[in-house]
Amino acid sequence: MDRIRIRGGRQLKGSIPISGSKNASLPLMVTALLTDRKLTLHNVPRLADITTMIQLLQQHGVEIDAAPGENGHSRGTTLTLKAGKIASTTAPYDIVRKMRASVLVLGPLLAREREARVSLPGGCAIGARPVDLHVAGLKALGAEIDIDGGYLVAKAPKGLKGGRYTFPKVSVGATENLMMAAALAKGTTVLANAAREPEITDLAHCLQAMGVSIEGVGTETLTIEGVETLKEATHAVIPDRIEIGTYAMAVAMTAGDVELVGGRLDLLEAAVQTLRSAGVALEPTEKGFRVHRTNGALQGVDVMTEPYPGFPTDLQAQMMALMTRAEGASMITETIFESRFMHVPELARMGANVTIHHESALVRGVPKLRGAEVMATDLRASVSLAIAGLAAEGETTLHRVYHLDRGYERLEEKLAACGAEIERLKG
Ligand SMILES: CC(=O)N[C@H]1[C@@H](OP(=O)(O)OP(=O)(O)OC[C@H]2O[C@@H](n3ccc(=O)[nH]c3=O)[C@H](O)[C@@H]2O)O[C@H](CO)[C@@H](O)[C@@H]1O
Ligand SMILES: C=C(OP(=O)(O)O)C(=O)O
Repeated sequence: MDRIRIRGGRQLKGSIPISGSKNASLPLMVTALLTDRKLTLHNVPRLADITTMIQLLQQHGVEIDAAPGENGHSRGTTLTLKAGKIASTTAPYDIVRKMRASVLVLGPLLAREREARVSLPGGCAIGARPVDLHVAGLKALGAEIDIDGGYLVAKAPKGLKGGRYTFPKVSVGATENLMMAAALAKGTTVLANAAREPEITDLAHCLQAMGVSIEGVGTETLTIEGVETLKEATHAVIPDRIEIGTYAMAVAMTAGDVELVGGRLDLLEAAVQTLRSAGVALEPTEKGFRVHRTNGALQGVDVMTEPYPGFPTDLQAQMMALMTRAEGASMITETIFESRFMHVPELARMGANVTIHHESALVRGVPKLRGAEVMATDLRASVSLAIAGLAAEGETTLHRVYHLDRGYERLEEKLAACGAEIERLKG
């Protein structure tokens, strides 16, 4: 298994290109299941999760070509996807267990083929993560769904019908599943208390380009008019707001000065506000924005994760790493996932002072961190340890890098280009 070794203490200086969004790309790729027409996606990042989604879609019968990005999308990949025929309506355990977003095929398969068998994803390090809202929403569109042998077995013998569904809790994945299903359902679907994340808006824009009428994009009520067939379309994936926030925090951690090229402040306003209160300057430039410290030390700030437009849970671990070196204390409250503090004991191994009380962690800034051997438990936990390693005295070795490879494209390369001493140890 690969490891990453970091020698801390270098200030990051230069520029970092921002990749396309992982969490936008995954549902966008799944929309290809809705139609036999070609879908072209620009700016798709090269990541393990994208490879897993390609494997899943290929076994459903989607033909996929990947090519280096064209002008304006020079770093990412351009994917063309065409689902002439659906070869299988089963999403097998072996693929779903690798990536929970696999469950997004449930709605589209059901809408197009009137049946689907999708492995239940099970829990993961950050929480139990049930899929009850995906199921309840699809039932509201007329699906019959049972659980058999660890699989969701879904049928809609007469096809899905538009309906109204109010999410009892905001769910990104369930909103995406329902939006895609509603695109081919007969009549109008109203989704209330829907998620408003930029990835949802990106999915809505792509579905609109495919000929689906969607009202209320960017709000908590989406009204979707189902169509019989979708059109060929081309769509460019939005920049990855979590990658943007992660690098902004890494730069702040090292008191560096970096331009995030392709970075968009409007995608993460809550995190931008929090960083500014902590003493980090984020200034728009022609190509993105510049990050540096306003003057001197970081200040402790309180953070609570919330659905968009609140502070994203996917930046909580990175923000905690940053706060370990701030002056004063910071209270970090995680409201989305019940066990997303797995990075705390690892940060403590590097000298961080963090105490957990139920869903909150009290971080008291320390004058220095020391490098250590640390273990990644999930994607964002792993990058938080890398951020801590960049500012720690001595050497940090990060184990279980496969978590990091799910969501960060060329991380070592991007950081090394800004002066970090970082290398991947193979095998
Ligand atoms: C691939 C992808 O885009 N992943 C993101 C997506 O995950 P994902 O779509 O899985 O997250 P959700 O928004 O669905 O989850 C939010 C909360 O709702 C709960 N829940 C969800 C569905 C359900 O049927 N029942 C239920 O109880 C979850 O356990 C969690 O506590 O949004 C999360 C919240 O912003 C992010 O952290 C993930 O990075
Ligand atoms: C939690 C994440 O991804 P997933 O939902 O695929 O586990 C993430 O991107 O931080």
